[in-house]
Amino acid sequence: MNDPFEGLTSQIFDNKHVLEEDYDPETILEREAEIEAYRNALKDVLFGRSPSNIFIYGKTGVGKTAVTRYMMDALQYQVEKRDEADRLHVLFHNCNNDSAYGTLRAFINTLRSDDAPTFPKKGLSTSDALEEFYSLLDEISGTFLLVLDEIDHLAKVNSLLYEIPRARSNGHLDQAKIGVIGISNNYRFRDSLSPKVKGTLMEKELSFSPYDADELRTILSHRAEKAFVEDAYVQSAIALCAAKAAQDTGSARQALDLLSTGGDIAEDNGDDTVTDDHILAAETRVQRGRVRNKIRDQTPHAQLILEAIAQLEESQETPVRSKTIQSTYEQVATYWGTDPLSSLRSVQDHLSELKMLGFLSRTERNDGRAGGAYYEYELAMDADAVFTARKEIEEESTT
Ligand SMILES: Nc1ncnc2c1ncn2[C@@H]1O[C@H](COP(=O)(O)OP(=O)(O)OP(=O)(O)O)[C@@H](O)[C@H]1O
Repeated sequence: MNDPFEGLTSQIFDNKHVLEEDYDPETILEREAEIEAYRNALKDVLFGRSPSNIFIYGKTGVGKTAVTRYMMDALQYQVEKRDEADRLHVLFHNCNNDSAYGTLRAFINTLRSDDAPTFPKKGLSTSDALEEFYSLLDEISGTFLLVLDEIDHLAKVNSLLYEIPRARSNGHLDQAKIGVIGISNNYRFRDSLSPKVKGTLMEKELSFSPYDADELRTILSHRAEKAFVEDAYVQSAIALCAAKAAQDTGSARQALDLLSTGGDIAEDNGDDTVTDDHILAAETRVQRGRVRNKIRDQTPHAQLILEAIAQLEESQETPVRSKTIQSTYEQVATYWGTDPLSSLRSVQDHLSELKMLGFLSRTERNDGRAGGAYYEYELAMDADAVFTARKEIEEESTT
């Protein structure tokens, strides 16, 4: 048999990695004001003073992490150039699903030498972890910046944010200086902190707004030059990605994802140029992927109930009452080889949840004395998207 890959080259991508999530851009574009505010907030580090605590807010994909990494690298570079600045140690941690203890444990393990044992997962308290953490900081000495990404997802965040800023004044730290950089999508995060913490943090706040279409176009154009083979894309395709993402979320991640998926589609079709049509097809593919992920996150029964409503929607039986949904759901569950939930109440609980998550819409009806009040449900998304996603999820689970 001939080698199926023989002679295969990409006519589209020169370096696709440039469009991917883990690529670190060497230049940050369209964030001059934020970089200046960040520089002012960080400058104390260069003068041997204690760093300020800094909180960065902004929606997803607006450059909070990319700008933070860029600023940390630039600061490190300057610190190394200057004699008067203390040595700088930047510690990054993503707080998603983590606790104060887990976060401290991660920092301790990073700071301990390679041959030292790892800090125990269980059996010690957060105070024990803090004590060990402080002693390591003093031993290593210098300035420490703790970058806590998704800080609003950190369990018992108050304990950490209360203790760390007071470490020096309470005599826990003597040699080392420490500052916290918190990153969050949730603008109301500060309101959720205890008054005690708000009083001690004294943080500087930076806010990143969503990108507009012009800003996204600049970011994309710069990346496209590196990512694609010369002349393998038209400028209007870049402008279309920028316009679509600006209209929807203002996220550079979304814009890059559209462009990269458009490139994939062009490549898979054997075309030699990425055009507007590829971007439009990419939009549908990305949206389907999003729906699929959202559905995949639901419990198996919730998924089957959703599929039942999609069937009812397709046969134009919606809006529909929960009793009818239950019997269609029972057929769908049996079809997929699952035992259906037997109580109407459980199905109704799932319906409320699916409504709350935006999968369904619900209308209250009242038949007066004859029937009383009841709810009717219909699908708040495309039925085809639900079928495609469900089929793919079932296929994944059997492979
Ligand atoms: N101004 C910019 N210049 C160049 N690339 C950028 C810029 N802003 C964002 N990006 C790129 O867009 C993607 C998303 O950015 P980033 O991860 O920084 O967003 P974020 O605000 O931290 O999002 P999240 O809250 O979801 O983590 C990354 O690939 C990043 O490199």
